[in-house]
Amino acid sequence: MESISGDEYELDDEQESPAHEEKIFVAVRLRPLNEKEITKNDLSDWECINKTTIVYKSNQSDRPMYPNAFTFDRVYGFDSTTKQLYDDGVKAIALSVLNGINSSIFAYGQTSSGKTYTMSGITEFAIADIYDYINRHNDREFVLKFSAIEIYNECVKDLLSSDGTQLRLLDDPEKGTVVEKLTEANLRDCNHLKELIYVSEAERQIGETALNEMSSRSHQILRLTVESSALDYRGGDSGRTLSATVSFVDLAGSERASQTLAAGTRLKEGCHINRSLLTLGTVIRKLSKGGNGHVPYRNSKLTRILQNSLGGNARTAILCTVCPAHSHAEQSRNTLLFGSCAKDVNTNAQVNVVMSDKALVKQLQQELARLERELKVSPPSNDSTSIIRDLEIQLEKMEEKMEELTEQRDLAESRLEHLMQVNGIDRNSLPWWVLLLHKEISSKEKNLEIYFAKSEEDKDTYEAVEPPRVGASLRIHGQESQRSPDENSPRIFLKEYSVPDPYQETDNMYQKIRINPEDIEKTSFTYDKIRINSEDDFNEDQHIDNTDYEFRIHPERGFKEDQHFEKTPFIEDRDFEEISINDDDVTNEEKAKISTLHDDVTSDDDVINTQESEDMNETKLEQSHSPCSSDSEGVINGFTRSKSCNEFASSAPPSDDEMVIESRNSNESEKDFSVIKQIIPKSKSEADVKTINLKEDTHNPLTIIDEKETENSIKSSNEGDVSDHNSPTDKPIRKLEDVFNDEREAEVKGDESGEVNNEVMAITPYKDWSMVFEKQRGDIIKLWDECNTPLIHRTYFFLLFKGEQSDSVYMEVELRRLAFLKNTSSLATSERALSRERIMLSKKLLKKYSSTQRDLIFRKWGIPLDSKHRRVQLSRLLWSKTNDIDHIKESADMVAKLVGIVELNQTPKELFGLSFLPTPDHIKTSFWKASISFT
Ligand SMILES: Nc1ncnc2c1ncn2[C@@H]1O[C@H](COP(=O)(O)OP(=O)(O)OP(=O)(O)O)[C@@H](O)[C@H]1O
Repeated sequence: MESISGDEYELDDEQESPAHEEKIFVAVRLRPLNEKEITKNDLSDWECINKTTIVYKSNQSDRPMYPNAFTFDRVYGFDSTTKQLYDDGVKAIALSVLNGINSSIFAYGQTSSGKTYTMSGITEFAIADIYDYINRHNDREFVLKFSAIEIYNECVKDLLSSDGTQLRLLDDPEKGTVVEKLTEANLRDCNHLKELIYVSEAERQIGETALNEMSSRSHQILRLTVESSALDYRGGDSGRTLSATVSFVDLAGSERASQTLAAGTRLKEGCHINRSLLTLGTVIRKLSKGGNGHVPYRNSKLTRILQNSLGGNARTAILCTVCPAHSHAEQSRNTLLFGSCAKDVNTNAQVNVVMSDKALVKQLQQELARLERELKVSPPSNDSTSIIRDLEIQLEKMEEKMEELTEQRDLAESRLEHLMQVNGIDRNSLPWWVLLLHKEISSKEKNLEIYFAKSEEDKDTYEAVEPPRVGASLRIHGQESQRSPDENSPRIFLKEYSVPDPYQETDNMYQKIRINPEDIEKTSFTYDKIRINSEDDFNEDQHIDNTDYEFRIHPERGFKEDQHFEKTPFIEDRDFEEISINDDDVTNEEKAKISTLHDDVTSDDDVINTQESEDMNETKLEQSHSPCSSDSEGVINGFTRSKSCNEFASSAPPSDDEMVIESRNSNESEKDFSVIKQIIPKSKSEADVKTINLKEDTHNPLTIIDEKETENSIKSSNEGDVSDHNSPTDKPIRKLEDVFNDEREAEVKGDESGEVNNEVMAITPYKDWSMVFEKQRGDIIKLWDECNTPLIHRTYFFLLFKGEQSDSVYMEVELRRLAFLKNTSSLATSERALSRERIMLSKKLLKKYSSTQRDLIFRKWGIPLDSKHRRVQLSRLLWSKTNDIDHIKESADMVAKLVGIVELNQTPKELFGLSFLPTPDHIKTSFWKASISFT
């Protein structure tokens, strides 16, 4: 910017640099005493002691707080000339306009302090210099436009127009505030401008009376816009146009309204004058403090129009004119205080470059030519096209795979949910990390995320449940940090955790610790322990007993157990996929696969999936002291639980009994068991006979034990508890028992005769079965709602059991199961489980269908299409509490569609991991087995 302060004002590259921050240039000028003042001996109190400081000479006993010395960029005494003032600093600023930089020169001071005197001189010099520059630079094109406005009583008037109409201010997104319909005169030459200035000055004086010695109360703004073509570094036309405006602002007298001693119209004038000036003062004061917060530019016309010149894209000079007379001392001081403030204001001037259309076209043509040249040098190869296509195909496949995996995960989560629900496990009392492990393993993510939410569920179902209460307390490297302890929140402690710099992240949904696997690898992370105490074990006073649960983190797989961690609860997808199947239905290859799979994850005796392994397990059971020991929990009606799952049931501390499936461990309780036998259809001659124990007063109503144990139980029940079984309350149980005992007899006979029993022979002698069926179905539906039975179960049940006589046993057991659940399960837990499942189903819907299909379904279900939470709304509609069979039918179809189970032949295969195509009977049995295993 400095380069333009001489006689030459050449454009250089440096000046085109981005916004240039600088302070407002402030100069003070003392006018000489006029005759009147001299006559009145109203002498000067001010003296310029050097080029930058002006001091007040008189005694200030009346105003001890006022400063008596003021420093500015420059100060000028009585004998100074306007030319001096112009040359010293104002010229450089004013002529910035030639370099495409906006500039503004203000005159501020009280009436008759010399504002107009100074500004007219400055304007003349500046215009003369501008023309001089233009005349010396014939190689550049210049266009000059001149405008003049007056702001009087907050009205804007065009001084170049004779009609005197008031002009409106408009907001232009690029230029800021502009004056509408303002006359812009094209200047012919310097003299033309002088003429215009004269005219505008004459206009301004119209209406002023000869008596009005106090000069004008209006603000005058003269503007000269210079558009110039910018040269390139070779001196040629660069195609750019520079456009900038220099404003010469002669403000109205700065005295206050009260001092005008006027009334009526004059007072109004005074108010307006001050409104503009007061706003100017406020704006300057705010800007001088850094401009933080609201700057009230829009409070007056003056500040709106001058917004750019005040702390904006302009270089600015303020010339403070001062009356030296003693009688004006206070006003003079106010002027100097205003100037002091203005000194601290920063502006951000920048070169305003406008690209002409012609230049733009030229530039684009050049760019096009360059690209064409490049293309000629290296044409795109066919290879790259085919690579892109391959990549796209790969991407598509990966997306499909991802979707598949996501669905698998959702399904597994849903089963876990189901498992917990039917076992009456409250999510809150369930160790939260079971869910975490499950998620971790099923998602196969390398990054470990430990959520400190109340439960994992909260995160995913945020639309349906309250945000989680974050109240976790965690300990890393032995340092504990407590965060808002909350009774209901899980307390989580990470101990002996040697991963370096695990970092915490917090957001309003949940807290988590993320562990970068790279960090784990770097430190040869080997099975560091993380011990977790469940909420119940937490005691604020004592320190934590952290011996309850442990699990480990494996650098590759995340969580993994090994022999040191036998107590580690460990749940994964496969735990729920496993299902006992007939040998005939499994190929050897498949068996080998399954066995490898299990070897990979658990120890040999953990999971018994095939018949051989089941046999092995039974051998073990025979050896155990109690047939009901925890080891025996792994086999449930041919369905197996992995060891981890069993341990999850058996290893919980006594205080956590509600979060595990209670094991039968007392002989006394066995006596209460009613025994139902179920025959699993087999194609081999050797039928696999299993028994189901019904126990009313445990959390686990249906527990499966081995055949040997069953016989004992049957014996025990027959011998010792006959009266119990005959009691009226036990009637349904008796009936079922009878049925099954009959079946057993029938089966034994069948075995003896070498026949294969492929059916569940549970035929109840109902006289009018269809009526009974309808009633039972109604009761079941009611109970489903009351127990918040998962939709998948309902759907399967509804679609599978349609009223055949052989369904009666299933109907009865379902009724009993639900009655039990109704009495024992926590409604809140079920509700959460349901809500989760609903969300899951709805997610599936959203994923599976095209948007048009979705819209059709939504419409059919009466869900507003534009609804933000339509997924949740949809899920609420499914299986809403109703006994209306038509509605249920529709819902069943809907749910079936949602989870992709329209084809029943395929569904159980998917759902239960069957590797064969089942017959309808298989489906029913499989479904039933799965239901019971969940129970
Ligand atoms: N530096 C100066 N040297 C000589 N005379 C001056 C000087 N400054 C101002 N004057 C004279 O003082 C009188 C008042 O000046 P001027 O009209 O410029 O004041 P003003 O601040 O513009 O007043 P108003 O606010 O009424 O417009 C004029 O007659 C002017 O010629």
